[in-house]
Amino acid sequence: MSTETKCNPDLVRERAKCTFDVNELINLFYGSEKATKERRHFEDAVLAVKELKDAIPEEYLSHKERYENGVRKATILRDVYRDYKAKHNRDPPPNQITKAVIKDISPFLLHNGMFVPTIAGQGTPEQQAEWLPKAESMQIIGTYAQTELGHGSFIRGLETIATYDPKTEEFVLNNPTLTSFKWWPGGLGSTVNHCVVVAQLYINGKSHGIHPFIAQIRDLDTHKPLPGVKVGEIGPKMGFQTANNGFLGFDNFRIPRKNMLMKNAQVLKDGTFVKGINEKLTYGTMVMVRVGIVGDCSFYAALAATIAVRYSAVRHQSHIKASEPEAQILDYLTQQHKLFIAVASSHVYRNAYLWMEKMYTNVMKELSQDKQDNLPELHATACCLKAVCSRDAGSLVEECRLACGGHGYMASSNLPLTYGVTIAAVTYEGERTVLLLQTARYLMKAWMAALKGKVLSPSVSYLLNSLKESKKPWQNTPEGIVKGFQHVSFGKVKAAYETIQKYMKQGKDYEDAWNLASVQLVKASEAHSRAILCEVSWEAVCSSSASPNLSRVLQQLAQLYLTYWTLETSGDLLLYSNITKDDLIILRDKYEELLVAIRPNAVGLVDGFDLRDEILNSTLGSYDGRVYERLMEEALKSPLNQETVNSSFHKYLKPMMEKAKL
Ligand SMILES: CC/C=C\C/C=C\C/C=C\C/C=C\C=C\C(=O)SCCNC(=O)CCNC(=O)[C@H](O)C(C)(C)COP(=O)(O)OP(=O)(O)OC[C@H]1O[C@@H](n2cnc3c(N)ncnc32)[C@H](O)[C@@H]1OP(=O)(O)O
Ligand SMILES: Cc1cc2nc3c(=O)[nH]c(=O)nc-3n(C[C@H](O)[C@H](O)[C@H](O)COP(=O)(O)OP(=O)(O)OC[C@H]3O[C@@H](n4cnc5c(N)ncnc54)[C@H](O)[C@@H]3O)c2cc1C
Repeated sequence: MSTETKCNPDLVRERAKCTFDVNELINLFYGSEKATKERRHFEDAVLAVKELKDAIPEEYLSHKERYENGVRKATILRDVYRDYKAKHNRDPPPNQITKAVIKDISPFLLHNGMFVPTIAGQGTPEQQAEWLPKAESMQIIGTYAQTELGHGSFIRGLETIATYDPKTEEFVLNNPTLTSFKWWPGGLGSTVNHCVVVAQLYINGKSHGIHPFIAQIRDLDTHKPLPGVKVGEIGPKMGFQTANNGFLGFDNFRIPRKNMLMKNAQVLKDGTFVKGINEKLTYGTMVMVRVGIVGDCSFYAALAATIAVRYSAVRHQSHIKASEPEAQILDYLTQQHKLFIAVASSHVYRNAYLWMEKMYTNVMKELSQDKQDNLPELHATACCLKAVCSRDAGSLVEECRLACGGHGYMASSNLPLTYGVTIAAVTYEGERTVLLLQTARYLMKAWMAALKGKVLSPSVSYLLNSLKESKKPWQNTPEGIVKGFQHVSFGKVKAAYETIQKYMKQGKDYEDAWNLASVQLVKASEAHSRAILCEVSWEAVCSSSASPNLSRVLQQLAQLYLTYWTLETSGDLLLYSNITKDDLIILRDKYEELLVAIRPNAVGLVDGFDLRDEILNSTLGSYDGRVYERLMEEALKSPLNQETVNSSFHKYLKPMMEKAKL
């Protein structure tokens, strides 16, 4: 029997309506037909491992059991990766199959995502040779321990101390206060035996700023914390339950001199400090991960959209016309308004990620040739895109959850967990406001340079154009809208700058003036991000190699994104661009037309994300649309349904009822 025959008939009909080739979309989204094949092949290999299947849903496990199950599966998954590499002589292709296995967050995320990259990015060739083979083969397991109880954003304020002792050629690590304890690092709780510790370096009583050190914190055989190490887990959170976030404090804990990662700055044997060419290079891993998070946002938006769109095609409720049968909820324009922006945004983030990845690769290449000119632009762009995409993606996932009504509140829909995990990215790897203010610093500098008629970096060069084009009439085209967002950014950057100047003229110093203007500065950064997202995604769609049928639909999605945000931020556009009320009315109508045009392809579009049922892990979103059957099947797995009468009846309910009779 084919998959189609087992499918819910609504989904079969939806798929028949699709006007483009879904496989073409899949191949375009993931890069090529070959990439799709390789990814699917690897996913098959992972899913074929029986031990990776859970006996019961994770929600029924205790906090401890959930973690232990997570570690168990992470180690098996690691073997599959190793075997693939041994067989194919290369790493597995990019994939999201970890989601199908771990469901929440792997206790190895920080090992792979930050520990290994920090050694690779911050270590000298000798240090890389010492630790990378052990870390990559999992002989040692590590994390990235930067944040403390007292400080996360302001990393110059970290209190963990590494004092150099030239007599023994060691660093002595100490956490002198409660607030200096490391707090949050993933895997630290009970998983890792090593970590990169970010600490304040002191030599002969003099501070030399923060630097990364490698510390072994647990015995490799017994896994017991080494003497001088206090380590544990921080407890349940909104999500990340299996990430095993932990705390850590050192008491006169000694590590050899060679354990300071010294690619940038060095401490010589006699205690001489050799400054790096740019102390901000120490923050390099965070930049890399911020770029990756933009890609993650695409995935989470796709996952939530797939679940909600398929569910909305299967779910019937009320009537659009009294004379017709109950409508698929996907036919309500309000539902399309809630969901299609998630589909469109996933494509926008994907294109923005690919664009950022190129910028990152170029800057890394330049840095390897000691050229740093483009580092500030990379940092500023990664900060604002990470900040805006993560917040938007969190809101989109929540909107998809709400769009599934009561069933979206079920853990088995996988939307609550997905929200908990997506929204965490607003905070980790740089809190949203803090990162937007970093971009604002860059924008203020760019604005001052623009005023002096200097050449600007590509990502802000529109500020110069906007300066020249402020009188041009609005154009209701995608290109016109992109320009409109650039005008808004231009207007907000200018206004924030002038606000700072105003406060300074009133006698405030720059720092106070900055703080007083900071709401505007954040908004300027958001507008800058939106301008980038609109421009990059529209250009990607226009230059894509898609067939005419697919290209038409991708253009509709990109236009939907542009129009949605035009209408959402119409006040800004009225203030800072030449858009008129009449233009907005035309765009409102255009937006409704786009929803209607996209509607027949909605299921095809989410099928085009090619997320397997195991990755979706949702009663509402499976390919076959057996929503109600799955909801019931999952409910029956509840431990409360494994007995006809629960003991609480005899212990509490019956006595209560009997007392009530007296
Ligand atoms: C490939 C990966 C793919 C997917 C993801 C995979 C894995 C995910 C892994 C993990 C996710 C789960 C867990 C998360 C882990 C973490 O959260 S780790 C901890 C992260 N912590 C932060 O992000 C802290 C945020 N704070 C900062 O980054 C900085 O301190 C700051 C707020 C940016 C700056 O603070 P401060 O006020 O102290 O600034 P200064 O030190 O004075 O510096 C300002 C000047 O420096 C420039 N600058 C700052 N940062 C950078 C940088 N990274 N690169 C280049 N330049 C930088 C800044 O522009 C200023 O320049 P100026 O204007 O010219 O003076
Ligand atoms: C799920 C998760 C996983 C994490 N994993 C790790 C990890 O593996 N390793 C690690 O080292 N860390 C990790 N972290 C920590 C994370 O990086 C920090 O929480 C994050 O950088 C924010 O710092 P904070 O908690 O100190 O927030 P705070 O800076 O205290 O933010 C609180 C509020 O203060 C505001 N604020 C702070 N500074 C300013 C400012 N200068 N201007 C204006 N407003 C400001 C913020 O905008 C925010 O509203 C993780 C966090 C989470 C949630």
